[in-house]
Amino acid sequence: MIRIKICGLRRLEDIAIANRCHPNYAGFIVDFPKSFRSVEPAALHTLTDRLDPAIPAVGVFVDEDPAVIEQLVRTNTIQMVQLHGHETPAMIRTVQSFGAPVIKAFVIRSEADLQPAIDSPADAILLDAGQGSGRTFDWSLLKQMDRPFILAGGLNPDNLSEAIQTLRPAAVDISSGAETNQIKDEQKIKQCIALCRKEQL
Ligand SMILES: O=C(O)c1ccccc1NCC(=O)[C@H](O)[C@H](O)COP(=O)(O)O
Repeated sequence: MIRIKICGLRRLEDIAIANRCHPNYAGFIVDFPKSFRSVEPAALHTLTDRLDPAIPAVGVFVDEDPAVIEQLVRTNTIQMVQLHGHETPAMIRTVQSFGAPVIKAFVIRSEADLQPAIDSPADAILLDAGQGSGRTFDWSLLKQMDRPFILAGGLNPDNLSEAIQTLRPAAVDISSGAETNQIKDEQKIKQCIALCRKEQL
């Protein structure tokens, strides 16, 4: 079954959309002011408390202080962690010890970027073009990929079926392609979810 994560939720309206559309995971960019999608750690619970408990909340962090992540995990504000910076295997293991599964994101620019992903101690790996960039990367680099992966980077209703059929990812992660004018778009989210569920028939 191909799973789908909609990332970059930041408004109460986005939570209402997620509760109606039911992606497999809901992602939140935490404490990263360079992104317009960033949510303050102290405010995150006001969003995740309202999320349908059947949808795990994934906190996405960039080189974050582990104590911040630990607090959000231990208070059950988030149920999964995504590390989207330069986190080492040791940092991944530290975060795993907090009790939530860890997804490690890797930016794929060349075949050499695959081995660290394959070797990662993370519970799951995510292959991306950047950080919520809305860009795809060269999918042909994944021909030799022999570990299940979450595909991210520039996915949208127009290229999602092709991506799934070509690469058979375990899951897909979509942010920009599920927005219009930087606001989450319910129709696009519905389309993406329907395409994923159709591809797995
Ligand atoms: O979305 C962001 O602004 C962001 C900022 C910093 C780190 C990660 C970020 N996004 C992570 C994601 O999980 C996105 O869904 C993934 O990069 C794909 O994004 P897009 O290409 O926009 O679909």
